[in-house]
Amino acid sequence: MVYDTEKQVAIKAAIAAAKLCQQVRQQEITPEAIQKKDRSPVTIADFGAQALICQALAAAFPSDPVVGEEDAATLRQAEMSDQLAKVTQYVQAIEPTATPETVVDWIDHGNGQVTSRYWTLDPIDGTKGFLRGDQYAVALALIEAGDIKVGVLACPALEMSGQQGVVLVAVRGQGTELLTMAGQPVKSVQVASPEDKERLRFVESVESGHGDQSQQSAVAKAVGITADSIRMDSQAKYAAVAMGEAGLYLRLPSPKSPDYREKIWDHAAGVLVVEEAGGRVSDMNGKPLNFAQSDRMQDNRGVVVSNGTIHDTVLKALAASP
Ligand SMILES: Nc1ncnc2c1ncn2[C@@H]1O[C@H](COP(=O)(O)O)[C@@H](O)[C@H]1OP(=O)(O)O
Ligand SMILES: [Mg+2]
Ligand SMILES: [Mg+2]
Ligand SMILES: [Mg+2]
Repeated sequence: MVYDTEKQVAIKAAIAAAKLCQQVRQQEITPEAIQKKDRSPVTIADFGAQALICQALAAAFPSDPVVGEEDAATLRQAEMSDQLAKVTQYVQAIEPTATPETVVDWIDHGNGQVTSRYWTLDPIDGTKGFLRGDQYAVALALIEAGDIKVGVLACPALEMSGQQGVVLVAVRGQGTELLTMAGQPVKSVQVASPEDKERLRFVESVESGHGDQSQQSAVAKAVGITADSIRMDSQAKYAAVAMGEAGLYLRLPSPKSPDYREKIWDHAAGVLVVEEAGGRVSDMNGKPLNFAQSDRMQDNRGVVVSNGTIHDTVLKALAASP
């Protein structure tokens, strides 16, 4: 099968990173939130997860750039040596060759640029959810010529379809598969059918500043979804749509940050997992999300994720909404 090596390497790396995140959540009473320049939080688990995945990708595909969310500039500072030692300890539990020096180099392997073939990585998507004890995801995708070819979304805290921890894997043209946290295949997954009214619920962020909750609920109502939204952190929302547990995920630009542009690593894995499960993803104007340009999707506004059948109705409702 095409992309089989990429798929296997990505699954193994994402699961290893997800396990590191689980270990940090179990062993640290409250994982310390380190503040980044943009004032968003990062933790030793984000750094450890990025180190593990970048190490695996560099070993298997040395010429592929990785466009990851994190970098090691802060961790390289002398006053951060305790945190770096902790990151190294968690990484060593999975990758015994790790030292503080290799760990920062592995993390910075994720400073690559968007090119004709690259990986994009969010080592923890939903760090705020991770810190709160809620949902988070490890999200990894391979993009070629702007097209997402492989996507792995590991959601260690998600309980769905009888699984404690959900790993979804998609390869373009090959469908979306559900795996256990141990990497065992369970089944292929499909989005909800339009007749399945009970499952046509909608999902949105927990963080009110990451969307426009009043417009989101107005649009959901306009397309006949009357139940309250399910609020969930991270790309676990894409997993809910791909598995048919929700029919719609709306992420409309927040009035508090109208100039925010979505980042590729916050969507790439989720998009493929939903599309290969039969769903559809676009921005709020119906344009496809652009993964060919840079780490930010400059020309896209908002994100609409659906089971496919309701997509055009949602876009019409959006075009008509003030
Ligand atoms: N104003 C914003 N609008 C939309 N998404 C945002 C905004 N600010 C941060 N984010 C991103 O939302 C993601 C989490 O989304 P969710 O609420 O669905 O869990 C994070 O990756 C976060 O990026 P960052 O990590 O750079 O802060
Ligand atoms: Mg993210
Ligand atoms: Mg992140
Ligand atoms: Mg972040």
